[in-house]
Amino acid sequence: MTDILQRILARKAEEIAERSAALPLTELSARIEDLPPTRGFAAAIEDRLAAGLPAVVAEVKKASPSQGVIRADFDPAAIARSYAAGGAACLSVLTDRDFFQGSEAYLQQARAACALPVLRKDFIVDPYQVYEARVIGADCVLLIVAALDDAALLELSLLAAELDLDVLCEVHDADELERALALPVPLIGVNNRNLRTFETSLDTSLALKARMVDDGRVLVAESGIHTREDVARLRAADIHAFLVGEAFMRADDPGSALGQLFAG
Ligand SMILES: O=P(O)(O)OC[C@@H](O)[C@@H](O)c1c[nH]c2ccccc12
Repeated sequence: MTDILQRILARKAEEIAERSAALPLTELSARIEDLPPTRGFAAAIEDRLAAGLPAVVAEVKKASPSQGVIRADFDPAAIARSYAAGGAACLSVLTDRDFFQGSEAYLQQARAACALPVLRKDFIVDPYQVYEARVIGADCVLLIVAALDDAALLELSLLAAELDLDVLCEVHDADELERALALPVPLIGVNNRNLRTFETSLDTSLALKARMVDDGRVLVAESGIHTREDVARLRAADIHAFLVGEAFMRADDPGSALGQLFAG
């Protein structure tokens, strides 16, 4: 049986072919020369942590394959302003169209509405998408270890660095963590949700944190964080960086929900 991750990756390959037919890589990459510097995604997280504060990456997500539409009243600029006021360190914006109803335009609208650095949340498998991320204004890209072999992970990490983009490298188990730690990337995202089954457990972050104690990299706990008890469990394991989407997207005011979830 083909799982959802395989279906997404098959569609990504088609999407990249379509896009590079419409705008060849040489033309896309030429647009990078005139761009201003990025906003420093990893630095924003590290600054919060150094100040003893939680570092919250607040996600702008309209829909997901497991939930369908999460937020009907979806205004990326308003959500971004609310997140900035609520104390987010960074934003994450879904740009995948076919499975998450995201778009590059949403990333641009969110970023223009605030001063926070922004992660392009998508399934990146090709250099074309890294150039594209830089051109649309992203400050960081997601690289999902389960979607890439080691050579591709290294190639895309180095390209991101060359383009002044940070990398959040996403893992879900101990083998993937080991592969991620071999890369020159500052941020390790532990996805508590299994991308193949959608099963979600904070135990994933707790187990992998225990394997990272002697490593200088920052663990960002991703997915399935809904309550103050969830946050307390992660904090008790010395995890202080978090990526949260649904819990904020279902709240009337996403920024106040952020403030409440991380108060104290
Ligand atoms: O909405 P949640 O459960 O708070 O999760 C946010 C984020 O972690 C999730 O959207 C995510 C994590 N890794 C991904 C990879 C692709 C798409 C989406 C994701």
